[in-house]
Amino acid sequence: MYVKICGLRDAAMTEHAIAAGADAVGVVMSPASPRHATPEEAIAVVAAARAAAASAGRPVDTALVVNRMPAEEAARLARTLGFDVLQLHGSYTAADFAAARALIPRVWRATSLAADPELRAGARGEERLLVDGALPGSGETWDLSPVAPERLGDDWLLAGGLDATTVGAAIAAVSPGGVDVSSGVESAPGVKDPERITAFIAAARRAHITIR
Ligand SMILES: O=C(O)c1ccccc1N[C@@H]1O[C@H](COP(=O)(O)O)[C@@H](O)[C@H]1O
Repeated sequence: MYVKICGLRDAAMTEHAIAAGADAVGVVMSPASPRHATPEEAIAVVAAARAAAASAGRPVDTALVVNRMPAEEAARLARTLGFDVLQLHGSYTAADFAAARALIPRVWRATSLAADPELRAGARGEERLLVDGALPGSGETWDLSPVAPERLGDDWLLAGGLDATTVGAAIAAVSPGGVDVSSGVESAPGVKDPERITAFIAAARRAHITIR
């Protein structure tokens, strides 16, 4: 079970997330978000993640997360800041993904079943699909019953309103390849809580072992 902790803005919390077992860390650059990071904060997270991954002896992905930013602009930003992955939330065409992937090969498509009820992995040429609620970064839960995992591939990510108390049931219900969380590991909007991060990762791992 791949676990991504999103909305990080400093080295100490990034190191904590990776020590707790995160496979990926995300930085949000979206001015409307309470987790909006500056370029300097983004660079600090990427550097801390690289060092922590090297100490842990395992790979950790760093993802730049944007909402409705033009795809090429976002890809240039991700490449300049040294991210491994670009996570695009919004409505993007196959041409947008092709243009972005010419600049940074690993581009994920984050969307919702509300926006795309016929959701299918790879339909726009993304590396990976992330299925979220209708309001990214809101912490709002959403109805998982229409999710059709057989159309989403093996490595799709589930997000939207997850926390340590709900992630196990969500994994059991729709069998994602991984989970992503932002609000559910915070004590207040934009304020990450180390204990909630640790509890979330442990709960996701436990659920995965239980359903295997
Ligand atoms: O976290 C944000 O503030 C954010 C802002 C804009 C686009 C995406 C954002 N985060 C992503 O949203 C989902 C779910 O977040 P939450 O756990 O419900 O708060 C997740 O993919 C984050 O990476």
